[in-house]
Amino acid sequence: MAENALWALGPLKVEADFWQQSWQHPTPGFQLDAVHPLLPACWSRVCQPQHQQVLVPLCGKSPDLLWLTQQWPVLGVELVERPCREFFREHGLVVEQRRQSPFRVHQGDGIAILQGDFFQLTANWLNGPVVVYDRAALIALPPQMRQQYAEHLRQLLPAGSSLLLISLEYPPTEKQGPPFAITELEIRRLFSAADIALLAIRNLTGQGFARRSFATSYLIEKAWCIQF
Ligand SMILES: C[S@@+](CC[C@H](N)C(=O)[O-])C[C@H]1O[C@@H](n2cnc3c(N)ncnc32)[C@H](O)[C@@H]1O
Repeated sequence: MAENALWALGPLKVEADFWQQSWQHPTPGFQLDAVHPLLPACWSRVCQPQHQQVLVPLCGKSPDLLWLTQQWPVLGVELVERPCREFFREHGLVVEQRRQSPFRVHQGDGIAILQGDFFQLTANWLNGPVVVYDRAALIALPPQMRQQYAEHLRQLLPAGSSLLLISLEYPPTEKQGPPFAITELEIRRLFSAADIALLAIRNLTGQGFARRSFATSYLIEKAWCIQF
């Protein structure tokens, strides 16, 4: 079944199947070859002295994880087993695994990836205020789940936490998600209780998104600092 047709069946029911299917390929279309340029460019404006840990929801096996481990202890959350295992193998990192319900924990030097559902993550996994890094997490979710994701972050995060969010904009009439186009208005509605600042804009028009090429009339990434 085509990606878009599968997604149209209903997000909650098919989400796990959809992502398992995406990871049938060792390098799905959203996978970056190198660290996202907006991460090192914006990091110092989001990370503050009170932050002791980086939380990466829907982390996949992104190369950003490795860059982040050089800054702070990283806690990633990923639904599918394959990227959890491959992240450590591909970077030659020693890994230990254990079960800590409701997750399988893949633990290596400076990083733990919790294999399971991000929506089951509870605050006891966090060491005080954290920086959350979101590249291709919010934009991977359909509208109803974006609301659920923002609400989960709001309930989970200790005060003083910050989110570095990389959003994507394109004309929604020209392409179906995922990745979904998200406007500034939606970001401000989702995180209405937080302080929100636009940090950077990256024009990807004509260049595509990671390994995928989109024939949209514009394609723009934006980096946001969202303080809880
Ligand atoms: C578009 S990918 C982005 C991965 C990564 N952030 C990156 O930049 O490469 C979204 C990832 O979220 C994972 N995912 C989807 N739903 C999830 C959930 N409820 N809990 C944890 N991970 C989830 C998928 O398996 C997939 O690896």
